[in-house]
Amino acid sequence: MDFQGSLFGAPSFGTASVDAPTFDRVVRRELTRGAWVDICPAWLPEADDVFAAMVQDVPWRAERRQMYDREVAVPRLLHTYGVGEPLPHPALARARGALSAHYRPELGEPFVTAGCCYYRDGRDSVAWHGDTIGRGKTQDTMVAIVSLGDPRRLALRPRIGGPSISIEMGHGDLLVMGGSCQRTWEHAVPKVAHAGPRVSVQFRPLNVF
Ligand SMILES: O=C(O)CCC(=O)C(=O)O
Ligand SMILES: [Fe+2]
Repeated sequence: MDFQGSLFGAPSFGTASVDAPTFDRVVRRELTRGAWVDICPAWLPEADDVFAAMVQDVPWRAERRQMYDREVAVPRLLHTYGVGEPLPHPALARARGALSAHYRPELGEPFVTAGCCYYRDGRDSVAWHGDTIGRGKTQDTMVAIVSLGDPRRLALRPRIGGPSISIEMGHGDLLVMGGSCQRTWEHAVPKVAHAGPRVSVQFRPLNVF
């Protein structure tokens, strides 16, 4: 921490004193059919602060959706930061910048949106899906997830069938789904008997949802 930064408790933009996320510990796991995941434990600097700020400051909304003849609550809280909208903590802006720079040669474009999910306890979850509302349905793309708070399992399975794999996402961990992952694989965060709060931040390129 730089002297001024610690003195005023303010983030010191543009100085070398703030931890920049790095990629030397990232490990790639190739899945089938051109899908892959990159994984790096304890990747995000200032994860404790970011988690606390997000729980408190993000304007979380509860969604409802139609399920057959009833309307049910979506079992997690949501908020999306769109293109150009300020993120709730400077460490997240730095993380997005670092991800954009690191993956640019492969991705060809920056990460521009941040979808946020708040899993309040083990009953909150997301069912099997791919992020295929936008271009992920037809094109290779990337979704970079930063996980905060209690660990939860991200399960992945091939769309054509076959065994699922599961990756634990802990506090500050990075998980990037890449290649054909959104259209040839599905992912889920299953319910568990016991879990404390978890926040997930998903950085996506333009028109990937
Ligand atoms: O909670 C996560 O990390 C995954 C969330 C997710 O897959 C989504 O919102 O599309
Ligand atoms: Fe997803």
